[in-house]
Amino acid sequence: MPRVLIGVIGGSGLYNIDNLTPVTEVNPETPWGYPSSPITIARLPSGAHLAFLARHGIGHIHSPSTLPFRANIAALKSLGVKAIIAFSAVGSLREEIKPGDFIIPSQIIDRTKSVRGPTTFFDPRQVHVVAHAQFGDPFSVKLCSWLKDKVEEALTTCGAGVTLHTDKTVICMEGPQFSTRAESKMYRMWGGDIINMSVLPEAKLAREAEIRWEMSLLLSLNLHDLAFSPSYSLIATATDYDAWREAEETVTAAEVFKTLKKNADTSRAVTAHILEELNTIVQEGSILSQEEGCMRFALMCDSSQVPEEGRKILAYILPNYFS
Ligand SMILES: CSC[C@H]1O[C@H](OP(=O)(O)O)[C@H](O)[C@@H]1O
Ligand SMILES: Nc1ncnc2[nH]cnc12
Repeated sequence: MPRVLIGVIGGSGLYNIDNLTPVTEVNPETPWGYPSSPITIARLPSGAHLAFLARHGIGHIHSPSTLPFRANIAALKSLGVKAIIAFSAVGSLREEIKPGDFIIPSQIIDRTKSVRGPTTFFDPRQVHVVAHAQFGDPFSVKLCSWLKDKVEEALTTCGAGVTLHTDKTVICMEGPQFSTRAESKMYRMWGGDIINMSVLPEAKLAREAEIRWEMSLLLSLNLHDLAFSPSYSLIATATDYDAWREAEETVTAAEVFKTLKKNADTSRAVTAHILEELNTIVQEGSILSQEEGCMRFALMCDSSQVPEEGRKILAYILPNYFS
């Protein structure tokens, strides 16, 4: 198995990265079951490898409310992935964010409705560990900041007419139905800029699993003072204007499909453009190295008190604390 540092999660429309060279497929069974689909290990021109996972499975078989989110993140972590770039098709809640545009959000508002099953690796019914992960900055601040320039550069090269928007807020709603006009307008008043159904609990689980840069600063530092930002970032691609525009029809799946293919083609080109360099900096762990152990201070209980069964399960994603 080649060394894999970068994971790419493809959203609606992005079910493969066939512009890169596939090397093998893996389908790890995790303590939370199997991922949405087998994971493709692909080779970049430099020889570096990445892992690609289709969030909804091949053929879009998983709905956003029943995705195996925990298995997806755990499977990527088990392959050695330290940074995840997740793609998502989103509705736009702002006039200036046009279908076809790319967005790197920095905040999330959770409108999922607790119907998704456990949204944590610390499910009290499975492991007897209480943990409260820091989530004020739900995406990796450093990774997003690096991505801004790189995605912009990639879009100039390959995405004629596509604008990149940054520092936006994504509303994550419960599907499978789209929003009403009243909800869509309310999300705008709340400060929402884009809307999807699948960034949560994915982003929360990536945080709990400490998907993060190679670490160089260790325990000699005062970890409490450091700003933790594990490395999960979303590249959202707009497909529609949701339901807030008075004079327009509200969003339909057919409208979303119209832009999906073009957005997926551009996403593949962006991936190919940015991942070579991303792999290098993650490997070096130099300029962007971050502080180790964001979950260390999230754990409320003494890990030595955790029953053997729970330790075994959590060691799958957090071997530093539980093996
Ligand atoms: C196909 S429209 C709704 C669907 O599209 C988005 O999926 P993804 O985030 O995986 O690209 C949205 O979140 C919904 O799941
Ligand atoms: N309008 C919308 N609402 C929720 N998820 C979406 N994904 C794409 N468009 C969407």
